[in-house]
Amino acid sequence: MSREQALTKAAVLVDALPWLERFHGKIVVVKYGGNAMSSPQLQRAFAEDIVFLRYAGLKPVVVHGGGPQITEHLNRLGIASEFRGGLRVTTPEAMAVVRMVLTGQVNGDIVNLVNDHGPFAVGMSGEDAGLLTAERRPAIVDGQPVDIGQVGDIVAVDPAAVHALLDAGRIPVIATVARGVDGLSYNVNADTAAAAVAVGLGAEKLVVLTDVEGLYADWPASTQIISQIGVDDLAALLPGLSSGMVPKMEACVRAVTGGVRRAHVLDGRVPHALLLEVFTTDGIGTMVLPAKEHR
Ligand SMILES: Nc1ncnc2c1ncn2[C@@H]1O[C@H](COP(=O)(O)OP(=O)(O)O)[C@@H](O)[C@H]1O
Ligand SMILES: CC(=O)N[C@@H](CCC(=O)OP(=O)(O)O)C(=O)O
Repeated sequence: MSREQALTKAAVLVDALPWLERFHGKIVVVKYGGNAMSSPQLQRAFAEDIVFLRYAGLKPVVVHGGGPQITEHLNRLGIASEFRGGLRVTTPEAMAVVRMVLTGQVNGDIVNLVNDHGPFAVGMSGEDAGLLTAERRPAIVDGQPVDIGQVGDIVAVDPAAVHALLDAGRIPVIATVARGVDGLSYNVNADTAAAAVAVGLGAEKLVVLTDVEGLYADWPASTQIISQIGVDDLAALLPGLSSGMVPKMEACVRAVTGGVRRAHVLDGRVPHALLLEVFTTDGIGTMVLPAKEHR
């Protein structure tokens, strides 16, 4: 290694020091979603980042979706997928598939990826140990509530089992199926669930990985990224946002309003986006912070 290369590498490591100090022992909830899971290389980089956080002394918790995988499986069974207001219409028949794909397939795949590095990851679903309790929610279409079946919103989080795993040095990997107050299983949007988990655990950060650089100011007319925004300003923008960004930004608002210090939306197509966000001064993507801290 040349002296110049050595200095550059050392500078990268030293840049991480204040963040290592600040986040030591802190809980970071990472939402890993359908489109950020797209290639084996990105999946491996994601697993490396999660294990890196754990070895660096943080407490990562993974909350995952799997919308594309659910749709693929439903297609194979000849069941059409329909979305209303960004949420999947979930009949009892579809719910059985959602539960099987999220808890049986996607959860196991992520657990395996992380465990290539050691016996850290433990898979669980929101139904385990009373972690997530949901209430049936309608979709809002043209301002009107529409019933979409077994789709829930989280009304209670019991974080005890997750804390126990974290205290034992494990990395919880959570599938977003919840138990309803009526005892049925509920399909919960993974962004929404990740925010509820972050608030319930008292996390320092919520990081949502997606397939764009972050929140664009005037999408689709421009791709000028908003790098920082106060939660009040974001809440005011929510009604004007379209499609996939809505649950993500609602999740950020909920998390920060619920006491999580920072919420981020990052480009999951960039390898190691998570490490860059946590350990570099500039960060990447869109950061949402409490109104009083936003200048
Ligand atoms: N203001 C905006 N800024 C960025 N992306 C936006 C915006 N409004 C809508 N989008 C859309 O939201 C999509 C991300 O949501 P989605 O596809 O549901 O992500 P994921 O599969 O990662 O959960 C982007 O690919 C983009 O098409
Ligand atoms: C109610 C609802 O729409 N649930 C989602 C749950 C999975 C999810 O959110 O996955 P991504 O994060 O990969 O989109 C669904 O059935 O697709």
